[in-house]
Amino acid sequence: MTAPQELTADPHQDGVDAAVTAARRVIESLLRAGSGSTAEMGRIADQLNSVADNLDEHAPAMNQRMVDMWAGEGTTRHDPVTGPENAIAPPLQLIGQSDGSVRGVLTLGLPYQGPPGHVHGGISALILDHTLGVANHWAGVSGMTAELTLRYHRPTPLFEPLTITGVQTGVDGRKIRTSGAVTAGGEVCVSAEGLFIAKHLPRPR
Ligand SMILES: CCCCCCCCCCCCCC(=O)SCCNC(=O)CCNC(=O)[C@H](O)C(C)(C)COP(=O)(O)OP(=O)(O)OC[C@H]1O[C@@H](n2cnc3c(N)ncnc32)[C@H](O)[C@@H]1OP(=O)(O)O
Repeated sequence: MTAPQELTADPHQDGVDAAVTAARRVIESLLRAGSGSTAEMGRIADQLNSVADNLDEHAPAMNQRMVDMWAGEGTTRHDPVTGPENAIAPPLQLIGQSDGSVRGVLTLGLPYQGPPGHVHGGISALILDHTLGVANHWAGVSGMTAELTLRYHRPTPLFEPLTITGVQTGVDGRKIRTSGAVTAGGEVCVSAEGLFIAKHLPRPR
C-alpha cells in the first residue's frame, strides 16, 4: 500500500511565495473595502502600479519564464488552483491517499463569491477539473480534460472548510474516467465526472 503523499507544491514562507501571499491578501482586502471605503484608493492604485512596474522591470523574458515554470517534475508552482506562485490560486494543497484518491481541505473567501455568501460555480469547476487531473497523476495515467460534467447539489458556502476529493475510476485505451466532489460539513455540494484523454502538450523549451 502506498503511503499518503503531498502532491502539490509546498508554499514557502519567503521569496515569491511570501509576495504572492501578500498579493492574495490585497485582492481580498480590496473586495472587503469596496467603493464605500474611506481608504485613499488613488494612492493605493499608484502604490500597486509601482509594485507591478518593479516586478516587470526585473522579470526574465516570457519564453524563459515559461521554460522555468515547466522545469520541475511532479508538481507545478504556477497553476491557478494549487500554485503557491499564483495569486489567484486559493491555494489548494492535495494529498494522495493510500486508497488511490486525492484529498484536500480549503476555505474560500470573498474573491471566489458567486451567489450571496457562496462559491461561484465556475470556481468549483476549476478546482474540480484540476483535482481530477491530479488524481489521474496520482493514479499514474493522466491526460487532458475532454469532458467535465458537474452537478451542483447545494450552494457551496464561503468561509467554511471545504473538502475536495478526486479519484480515477477507470482507464479504457486513451480514455480516462475520473470523479470528484466538493463537500461541506459532510454534505456533497458539487460532484464531478470527467473524461480525460491521454495526451500531453509539449513542455516549453
Ligand atoms: C509538472 C507536472 C505536473 C503534475 C501535476 C499536474 C496536474 C495537472 C492537472 C491539470 C488538470 C487540468 C486539465 C486541463 O485543464 S486540460 C485543458 C482543457 N482541455 C483541453 O484544452 C483539451 C482540448 N481538446 C483536445 O486537445 C483534444 O480534443 C483531446 C486531447 C481531448 C482529444 O484529442 P485527440 O486528438 O488526442 O483524441 P482523438 O480525437 O484521437 O480521440 C481519442 C478518443 O477520445 C474520444 N474523445 C475525444 N474527445 C472527446 C470528447 N470531448 N468527448 C468524448 N470523447 C472524446 C474520441 O471519440 C476517441 O474515442 P475512440 O474513437 O477511440 O473510441
